[in-house]
Amino acid sequence: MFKRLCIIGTGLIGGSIARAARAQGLCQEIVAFGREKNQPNLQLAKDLGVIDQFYTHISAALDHADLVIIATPVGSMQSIFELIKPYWSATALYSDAGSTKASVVSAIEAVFGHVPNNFVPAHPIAGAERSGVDASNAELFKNRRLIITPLNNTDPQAVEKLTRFWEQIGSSVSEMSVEHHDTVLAATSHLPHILAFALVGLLGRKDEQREIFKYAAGGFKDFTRIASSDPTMWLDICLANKQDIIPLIRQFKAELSNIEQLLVDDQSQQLFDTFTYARNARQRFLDTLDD
Ligand SMILES: NC(=O)c1ccc[n+]([C@@H]2O[C@H](COP(=O)([O-])OP(=O)(O)OC[C@H]3O[C@@H](n4cnc5c(N)ncnc54)[C@H](O)[C@@H]3O)[C@@H](O)[C@H]2O)c1
Ligand SMILES: O=C(O)C(=O)C[C@]1(C(=O)O)C=C[C@@H](O)C=C1
Repeated sequence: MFKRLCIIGTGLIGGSIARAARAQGLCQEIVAFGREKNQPNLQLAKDLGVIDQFYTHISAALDHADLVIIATPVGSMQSIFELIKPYWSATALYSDAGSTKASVVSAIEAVFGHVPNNFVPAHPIAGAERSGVDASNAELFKNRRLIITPLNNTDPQAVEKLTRFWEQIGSSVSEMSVEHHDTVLAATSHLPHILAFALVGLLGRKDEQREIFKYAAGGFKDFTRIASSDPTMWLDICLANKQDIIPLIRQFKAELSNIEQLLVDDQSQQLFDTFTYARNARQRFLDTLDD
């Protein structure tokens, strides 16, 4: 059990971590750090009982904290590490929830000159298209995955402690390298979000957009739900992981061109085979989820 959990970034993810930790009795006290301009949100978090107290001064927020979790957009992490550095405690456990891992590791390296061994990079593979503390919930991480990307010097005891924390709030924890994490997530999370943003953007610019959205049914909603996600968060993710995302966009364009050509050439059998291959691949993927 932790004495004091400090959340930096009390939005969907930070708020959900706080709620889940409280629900499972994993810490005695939960505090948050936020910027002056974010006071109304912090007050809301307190009123909702998500946190016990909030501070706009980092030293007060970190005082006696033995678990610190950073849940701000990945582009802001370096500025957060700069704020924390003067108060870094060798006995506390530090982690984050950022959707990209190489950028977070580079950010902390840029500030400290190395990655402190009590910082454990982590990423919950759970979320929503909504943001802010009012969208947070204690169940968000139940039966979902959490990836830890330890470095060579990361303290195994810190990894063990963080693993237990996430398991107690319902996640199944896996470990992988920072690079592998970013390559996998580019394919399974970053590219799909870009495709949803691109499709809705394309249709939104069409003259007949009212008609298009009026008659949109389940398929369109399923495919585009994630285009309602926060643009700041996704700008940060895309910039942070562009080296993995750009090759995938190129491969996707080739895939689309292939389908376009099959249509132009009336290649029904090949189109059928293309769709069947994808359908079977998705079924194999669903079967692995049941394992
Ligand atoms: N939303 C998801 O589905 C999801 C899933 C997994 C991981 N993540 C990651 O979790 C992190 C948070 O995402 P979220 O969805 O909770 O976003 P959010 O917008 O709901 O919350 C972010 C919070 O951080 C605060 N913040 C932003 N910049 C700050 C700064 N410089 N200093 C202090 N506070 C700051 C905001 O005011 C807000 O309260 C991101 O790194 C994101 O990549 C998101
Ligand atoms: O379910 C959603 O709305 C999400 O976008 C969640 C999702 C994802 O792509 O799966 C989004 C970003 C994260 O880093 C992790 C999870």
